[in-house]
Amino acid sequence: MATSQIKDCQLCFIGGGNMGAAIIGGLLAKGSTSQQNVIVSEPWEVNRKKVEESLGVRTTTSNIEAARDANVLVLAVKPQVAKGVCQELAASWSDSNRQQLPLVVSIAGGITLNALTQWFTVNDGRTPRVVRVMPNTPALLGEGASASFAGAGVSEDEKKLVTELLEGFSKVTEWVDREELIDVVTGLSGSGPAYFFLLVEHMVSSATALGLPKEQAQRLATQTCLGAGRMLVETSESPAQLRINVTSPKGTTEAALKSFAESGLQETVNVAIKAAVDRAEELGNAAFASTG
Ligand SMILES: NC(=O)c1ccc[n+]([C@@H]2O[C@H](COP(=O)([O-])OP(=O)(O)OC[C@H]3O[C@@H](n4cnc5c(N)ncnc54)[C@H](O)[C@@H]3O)[C@@H](O)[C@H]2O)c1
Ligand code: PRO
Repeated sequence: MATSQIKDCQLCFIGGGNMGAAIIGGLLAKGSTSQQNVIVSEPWEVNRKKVEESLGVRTTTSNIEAARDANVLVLAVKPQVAKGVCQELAASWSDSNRQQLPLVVSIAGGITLNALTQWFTVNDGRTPRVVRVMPNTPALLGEGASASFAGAGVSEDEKKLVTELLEGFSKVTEWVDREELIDVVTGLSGSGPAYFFLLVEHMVSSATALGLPKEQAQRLATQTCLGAGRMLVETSESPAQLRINVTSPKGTTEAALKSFAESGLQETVNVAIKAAVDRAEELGNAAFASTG
């Protein structure tokens, strides 16, 4: 591909919802790209206005128009609509005899490279190079965690370009060596922020039920999680050691941890993450089999 740095690329986002907007917000905040270099295709007026007003980037309702000059196309739609979007773009590339197809970065949960490659095939047989990426919503703050798997034909330079894109909104960027592992990453860090928020919700409601005012409980729980998260990042201790450091023998934490273990917390987490991984696969299979 002609451009070698993200700041020189025309970036097109197909879908300006939660994740698309979070990625653009992170990239702009870090200065990895500029507003003029981003265009978002978003059919829903509410989200289109939000993207225009909060991020100041160009928007359109036409996927074809958004993709026209793109070097990098980020597919940020729900898995259920991905097929139609890819086929619409491939048909437009067939009609226009576009020479250089964009590098596609798909964040669509569960949608396989095999499906994307088929849907994106242009009538002369060409297909764009595709990288599957699983980011997460802390991207908005430049605190994302993303993992990628590159499809056939993606060059080392293109992988570097994708890494640079991801570093614009992620603190952790990993490449996995088997495509199925993207679904595992989806169950871990893609969906992970929601597990964390749920835990905070439960901690707050427990403390509230025991008499602490909700706002106080919320402030205390939030800072506890932020502080604990920073300890994970900033100390060289393992999560297990950090847990042990909090746990006085025969103390309060030990009582709570014993209760978690007796309730089967590890098994609960195993089952939940497996449910997310299985669902990613199901979404991919359903989208591939769909006629739409
Ligand atoms: N939200 C997350 O935490 C997260 C994390 C990682 C990956 N993902 C993946 O990102 C993708 C988007 O998720 P989201 O949470 O941003 O969903 P979302 O519903 O917030 O955003 C999707 C956007 O696509 C738009 N859209 C619908 N049809 C379209 C079309 N034909 N052309 C262009 N745009 C269209 C919708 O109006 C919506 O604004 C999904 O595939 C999801 O699996 C999401
Ligand atoms: N959000 C998407 C979902 O719930 C994928 C990871 C996070 O399907």
